[in-house]
Amino acid sequence: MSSLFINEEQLASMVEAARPVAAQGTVASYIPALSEADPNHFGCVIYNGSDTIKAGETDALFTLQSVSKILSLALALIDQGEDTVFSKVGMEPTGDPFYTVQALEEEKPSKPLNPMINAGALVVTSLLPGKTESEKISRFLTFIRELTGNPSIAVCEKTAASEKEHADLNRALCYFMKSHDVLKEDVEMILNVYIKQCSILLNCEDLARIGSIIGNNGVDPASKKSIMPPHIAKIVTTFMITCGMYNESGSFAIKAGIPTKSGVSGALLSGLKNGTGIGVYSPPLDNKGNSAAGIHFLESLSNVYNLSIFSTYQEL
Ligand SMILES: NC(=O)CC[C@H](N)C(=O)O
Repeated sequence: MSSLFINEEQLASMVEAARPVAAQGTVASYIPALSEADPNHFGCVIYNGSDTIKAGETDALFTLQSVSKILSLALALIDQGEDTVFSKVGMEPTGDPFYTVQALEEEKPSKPLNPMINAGALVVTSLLPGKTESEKISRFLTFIRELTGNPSIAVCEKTAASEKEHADLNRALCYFMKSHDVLKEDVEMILNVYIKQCSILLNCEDLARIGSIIGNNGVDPASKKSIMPPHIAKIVTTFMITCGMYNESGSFAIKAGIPTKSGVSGALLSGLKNGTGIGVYSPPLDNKGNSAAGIHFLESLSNVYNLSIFSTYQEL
């Protein structure tokens, strides 16, 4: 018998119930390669180290996009420590969209509000281990391969090239921060690493595996190997709750209460505190840039199976 809170048949019916909500969303097109995603794809994998259940189009591959922000944060914290990382990026949520420029001007001295908005994530990328672009991205890829247990994880060069051609806003954020000494490195180098970290290709099972480690205090529930220290898993989980869904994080915390990070590809990575990871993929996005059907699905799942970390009567 499965040790998960839900079986495959129940999961399939929840996926089918959420599927029509995708029609309310729009596939991202500001990075042209993302617009090639099939809007009808909806996949979900749930994994806890011993059992895996799947529903929908779980073979679909997609890019990490902003889901990478929690993972670059974890690696930067492992490499540089909390004091260095949080001297350059704040811990406060924002009601502004992820691409906001305005907040950088308001903070004195200038410092991005948190590592989940693009400005903050770009600073975190500059703190990744390695000096050159190839060192940084290869250290990051090694980390993702460890987290997923999937040695074939790689960058989708086509998506990276497509984002590179439309990266002027992120470039502007970098130059603004460079002029305020928040960012010291070469802007094009940091931008290239950031774009490549966002363009890492994976599937729902990979997301669920990462979620299980984050939810299990940084320990791989299958191998029992520690991949990130518990205090870093805790920081990452906290940011997933407070900032993981951009300026929709508050309502998602109330409605689902599941630590989750989204990306504009339509990816959602969740980690439950008992070491269960959930990977969801559905490309059409709502007006905040989160997967429309994915959000609906996680909210329903949380309500039916009582998964909110804020619930006072949690029984998993
Ligand atoms: N919210 C996202 O997923 C944004 C990621 C994307 N690569 C960007 O910087 O615009």
